[in-house]
Amino acid sequence: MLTDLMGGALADADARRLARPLSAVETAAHDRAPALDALAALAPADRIKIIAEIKRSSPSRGSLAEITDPAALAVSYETGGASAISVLTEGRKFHGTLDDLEQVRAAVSLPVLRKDFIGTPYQVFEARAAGADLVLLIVAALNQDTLQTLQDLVRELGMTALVETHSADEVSRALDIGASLVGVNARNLSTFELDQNLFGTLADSIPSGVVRIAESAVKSAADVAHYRAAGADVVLVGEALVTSDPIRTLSEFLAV
Ligand SMILES: O=C(O)c1ccccc1NCC(=O)[C@H](O)[C@H](O)COP(=O)(O)O
Repeated sequence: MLTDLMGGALADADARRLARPLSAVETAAHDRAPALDALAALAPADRIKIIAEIKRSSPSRGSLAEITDPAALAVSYETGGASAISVLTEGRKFHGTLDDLEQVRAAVSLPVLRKDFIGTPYQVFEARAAGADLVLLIVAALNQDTLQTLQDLVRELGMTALVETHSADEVSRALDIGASLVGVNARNLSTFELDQNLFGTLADSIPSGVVRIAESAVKSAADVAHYRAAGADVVLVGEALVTSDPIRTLSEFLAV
């Protein structure tokens, strides 16, 4: 359930804060080289773009791939033509860490997304301190005031928020906070059900000028073509890449 995932992520962030207080993380965030321009990297183009995800495990699918060297996988993604890298940093169910993100940041020159259950400024500062250029904000998990506060902080730190939605109301809430990247996740994060047609039903409500990202349930080039035909500028892909030869799979997906 999304509430459990968010609760666990917030508890883990609180535990980290005991060892590394907010002031130290803020300083580290401000000391980082400026964030890369993710908006430019993901801007609409005459071809589909891909955010390639580092994903070891998931609540819906269990263990997917060992991934002992996330940096090497990220380099494969960059070689294969990905436009950005998503790193799942949640530990309990996805078995990711912020250290994974730091390793990826050091290995590639693409924008890097911190994909996690983010609900506090501390986690946003942590993301920047680890070198993230993008931060995931899940509309379903946040009230509107918190969503706006986190979006403002992400911007102040020079990063870009990928604002994730799963309904027309959530798209509207994402646009209300000025999101420039709106994701539609085919996966219901509470039931884990997948609806590949959801993106198509919501895409028209995302205005041009806002990057449209279709997330989850991409297993084949035909799935990429399906999302592209429905108006996706970008697809975010996890499982299909970590369970295959990523360079070959990216090449097939990018040929759409
Ligand atoms: O993947 C899950 O099971 C999951 C469950 C609950 C919350 C989030 C979850 N995944 C995060 C993602 O949104 C996906 O990792 C991402 O969109 C890639 O999906 P896929 O290509 O289907 O692995």
